[in-house]
Amino acid sequence: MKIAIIGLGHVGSTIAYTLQGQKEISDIFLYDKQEDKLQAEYQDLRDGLILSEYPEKNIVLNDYSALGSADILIYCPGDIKVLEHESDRLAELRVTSRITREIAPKISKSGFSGLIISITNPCDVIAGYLKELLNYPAHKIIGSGTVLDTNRLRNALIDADYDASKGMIIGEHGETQVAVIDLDLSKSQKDELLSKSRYGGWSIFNVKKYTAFGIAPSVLYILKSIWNETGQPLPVSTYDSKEDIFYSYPTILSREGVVSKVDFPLMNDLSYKEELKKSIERIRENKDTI
Ligand SMILES: NC(=O)c1ccc[n+]([C@@H]2O[C@H](COP(=O)([O-])OP(=O)(O)OC[C@H]3O[C@@H](n4cnc5c(N)ncnc54)[C@H](O)[C@@H]3O)[C@@H](O)[C@H]2O)c1
Repeated sequence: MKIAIIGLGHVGSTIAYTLQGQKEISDIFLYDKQEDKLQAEYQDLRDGLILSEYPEKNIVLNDYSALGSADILIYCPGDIKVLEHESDRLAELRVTSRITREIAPKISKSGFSGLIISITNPCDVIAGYLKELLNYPAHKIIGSGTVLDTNRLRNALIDADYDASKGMIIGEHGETQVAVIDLDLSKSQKDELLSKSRYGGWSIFNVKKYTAFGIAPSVLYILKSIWNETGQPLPVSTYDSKEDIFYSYPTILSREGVVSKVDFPLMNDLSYKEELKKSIERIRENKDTI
């Protein structure tokens, strides 16, 4: 499998570190506008790769002509420092939408036609913006969405001595995310669990000024689901043609991309339906600011 990563910041470099030892990966194409940083990350990666069970990897730096042959592009450029001054996701959108306008023509020109796993925030909006700018088939774009938020919810469930498998986050990777919890809990108990996933990222960010260790294995998890075609539904952000928007919902993936969104009985609950609708509207409002 040939993997490309655009944006070798905290997230991209941690993803490269997480993926480089994988047996199935033969080639890794890395891209960043900061040449010296890219070179340094490459050297640091190689210094560990030599001890891996599968050290023979073809690693290519900043060569967009190589991108055309990649199977999967992991999209994570940005400028996380923006959030040190403004905690508003729209401030980040102003920067990441500009970066995406810069990078999209390079992706198009490379002839890349594989799957895109999009991470850059606001995740749902940027996944949709990539579709638009690249004029790309929607089923080939997968936002990492609420996989990470679901991990956070599941940790909260474990901490409260509940069954972790009973919860999932859907909707926006952001403030309006919806916690679907299949346990007999009161609204305030559910809200407390939801707040752990909704604000979990911020509590890490406020101290570290970035997050990376949660998203990198989440990307590996998505990648494995694609490559091994596990058929297990993951809460990734994918396109809904009726809504004309990307948002997270349990989705089955394959090497061709999105196979189908999967309905589940709890979604018949009107309150979840209503919350999801609000979440979709928020993504749309954010999208409309571009
Ligand atoms: N979806 C999620 O669950 C999730 C989790 C964590 C972080 N994120 C997001 O991921 C993004 C990256 O976060 P980070 O901490 O790595 O940021 P960062 O600022 O550390 O790194 C971003 C990198 O992108 C590079 N870059 C910027 N413009 C570029 C361009 N035109 N071409 C190539 N490279 C370019 C920068 O040089 C930098 O190295 C942010 O939007 C962040 O909010 C998403």
